[in-house]
Amino acid sequence: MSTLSPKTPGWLDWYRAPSRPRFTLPPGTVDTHCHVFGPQAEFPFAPERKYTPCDGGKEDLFALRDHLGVSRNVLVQATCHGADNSAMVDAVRAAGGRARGVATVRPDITDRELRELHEAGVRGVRFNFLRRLVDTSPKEDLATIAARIAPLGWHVVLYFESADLPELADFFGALPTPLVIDHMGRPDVTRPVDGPEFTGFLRFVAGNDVWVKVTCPERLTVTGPAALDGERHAYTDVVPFGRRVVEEFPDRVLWGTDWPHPNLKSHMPDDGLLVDHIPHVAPTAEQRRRLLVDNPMRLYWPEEATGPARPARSEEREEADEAVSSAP
Ligand SMILES: O=C(O)c1cc(C(=O)O)oc(=O)c1
Repeated sequence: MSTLSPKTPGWLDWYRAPSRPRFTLPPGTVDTHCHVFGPQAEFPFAPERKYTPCDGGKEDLFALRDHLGVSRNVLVQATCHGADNSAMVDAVRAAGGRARGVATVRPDITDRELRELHEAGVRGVRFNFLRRLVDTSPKEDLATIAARIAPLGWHVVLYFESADLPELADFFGALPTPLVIDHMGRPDVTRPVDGPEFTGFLRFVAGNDVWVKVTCPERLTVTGPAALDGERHAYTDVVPFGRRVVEEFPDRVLWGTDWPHPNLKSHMPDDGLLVDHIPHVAPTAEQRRRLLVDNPMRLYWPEEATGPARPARSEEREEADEAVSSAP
């Protein structure tokens, strides 16, 4: 019997008794960013991982989904499982059509393995550029992977630090698939929302085939307050960034919980209060319908999507460019 690895010191477990959200999610809401961790005894973590989490298996995820009033999930491969997608795929299969997956693959993956992932419900791959999470991200390998998955109609999910976007933007822009950016590109929320850094990010989104996850205020916040102890106006320092993205790209934004919240050491949010954060970044019912239902359905379940068709790229780009250039 193999011995289980202990958690990384300082690791905070996910919140065991989330409050019931006061904000009622619209029917059909998709949580487009969540993970499963193990359970380790069944799905060992990857030897090359940078952290060892607590367990956060599919039953716990499905219980949270039902508690919050979420309809579907998109399970994003967590780095602690490396390129072994078996825990994620097992959870997607167990969800019986109510989940999709985003995998991590190596360039030598076979066509057959890709087809199996597709059949299981995988619709994208994740490229990770955070040095605290992965050793290397060789661009040649990533370009090879992107070329392999493009014919399947998949997209590439990108996780990077905002400071690295200028160096990475040309590479991203040349990828042959739609792109989905994790956690709003990790803005430094102590800088102005109208400053050069976030404006550069918005321009990148405007000029490319990009979707943005308006996720992880708990990770981006500096001054809070945290989504704990009944706080329904949490993370006010992150709100202007989320709101800006929702306003400028209403049909290209996605929401998610990020459960079980890897690598949080300052505090662990109450997931019910994270749901109550949504109306602060998407104040109108129309914005929320797109963010929570129409957009994720178009990206992950296009065969079922009923929302309004997406405008032609050129039309949308012009509108977005105008919006960004007219920013104060
Ligand atoms: O910021 C993080 O630490 C983090 C890590 C992972 C992962 O390890 O996959 O995923 C995320 O979405 C965020």
